[in-house]
Amino acid sequence: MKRAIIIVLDSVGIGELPDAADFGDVGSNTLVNIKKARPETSLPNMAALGLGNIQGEDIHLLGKVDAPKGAYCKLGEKSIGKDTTTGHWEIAGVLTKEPFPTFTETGFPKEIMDKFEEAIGRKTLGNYAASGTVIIQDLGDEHVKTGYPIVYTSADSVFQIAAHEDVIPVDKLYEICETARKLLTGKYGVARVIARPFIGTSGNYTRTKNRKDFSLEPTGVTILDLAKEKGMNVTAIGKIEDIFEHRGMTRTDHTTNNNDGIEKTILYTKEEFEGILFTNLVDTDMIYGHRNDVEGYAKALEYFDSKLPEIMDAMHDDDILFITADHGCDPTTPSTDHSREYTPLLVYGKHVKEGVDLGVRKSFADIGQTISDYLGLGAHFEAESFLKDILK
Ligand SMILES: O=P(O)(O)O[C@H]1O[C@H](CO)[C@@H](O)[C@H]1O
Ligand SMILES: [Mn+2]
Ligand SMILES: [Mn+2]
Repeated sequence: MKRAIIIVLDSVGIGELPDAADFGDVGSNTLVNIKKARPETSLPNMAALGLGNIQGEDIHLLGKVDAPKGAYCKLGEKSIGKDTTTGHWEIAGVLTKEPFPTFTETGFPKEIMDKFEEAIGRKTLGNYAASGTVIIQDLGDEHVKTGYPIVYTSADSVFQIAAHEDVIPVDKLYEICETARKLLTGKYGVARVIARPFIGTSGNYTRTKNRKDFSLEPTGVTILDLAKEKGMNVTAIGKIEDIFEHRGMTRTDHTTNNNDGIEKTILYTKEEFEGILFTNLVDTDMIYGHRNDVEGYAKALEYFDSKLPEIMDAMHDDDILFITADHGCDPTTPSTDHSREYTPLLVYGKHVKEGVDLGVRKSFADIGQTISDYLGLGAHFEAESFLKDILK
């Protein structure tokens, strides 16, 4: 039974895209700069598949091998954007040509904030671009005193709402986010509204695992939709279900950290089914990339790498594994936001030819088109399948 297993290592970019200057990201190279900043970083299992053989300056530092066990390449992002939603949708075949609106410099206009405050029956605090861990320290006391939720954004297309769990219970916060989601359409149609609950006391506020994302539905048909329509199993692990607004999946498992996400990937891979297993491993982005934590980022990569043989061992004969990313988030640059980067792709399976260099590709959607062709989903994305190049 044919199956595609996609693992997105969130934010693991591999070098600036030609238009990186338009995004303020010249010089970003998440993987290579981590390796340079922390030379002991060792990813032998990804290197064995061909990670260090990917074309590009200094990529060989990641460990070039003589006989890669996988097919490999780097992929450009054809969509205009560098956020999680845009990246994942493109992997699944949907391009975003009209970028999601951002409110980084200005915050959200009064017009929309007035409507939002009226709808939720409370005023709000903040409404500027900030780091989530910083803004809850800065505005947490006032929030606890007034009960007004904290609204903030970033360089991403996000409307984030932070609230103390004792002040606004998590379910109520989710309801507030639903209200925001309904209002934020058209020119205010941000990619995601995100609930950011926290706990603790003054000076010591910390976020909980009850974060929840409220996305938009994909603007086109994805490989997930097509596989589900064909009666196949589509298992989504981690925040995949949020990113696709729950569309095109038959089973979801909302793991909230990499360890759990990896264990569940192994567990479901061992099962017998036809279709797609789609995992997002978020820690590299959420915990380390956005916090410019090079050490943490490198260790999270090393941990994934150490578990990769188990994932590969769990695979069945007709499985093809795709390890890739959705954008960059270089922790060595001053920016704590995403970066406009190529993403790496490693392809592995019993039917996959070893050592095929798939070059430098134009779109993440080449993955979606290849999976469509492999599973017979009949998609015609704006992309180029590399199935014939990799099949033995
Ligand atoms: O600073 P925190 O709250 O972690 O937010 C980060 O996480 C958001 C969504 O992944 C990004 O847009 C960035 O703003
Ligand atoms: Mn992401
Ligand atoms: Mn992010």
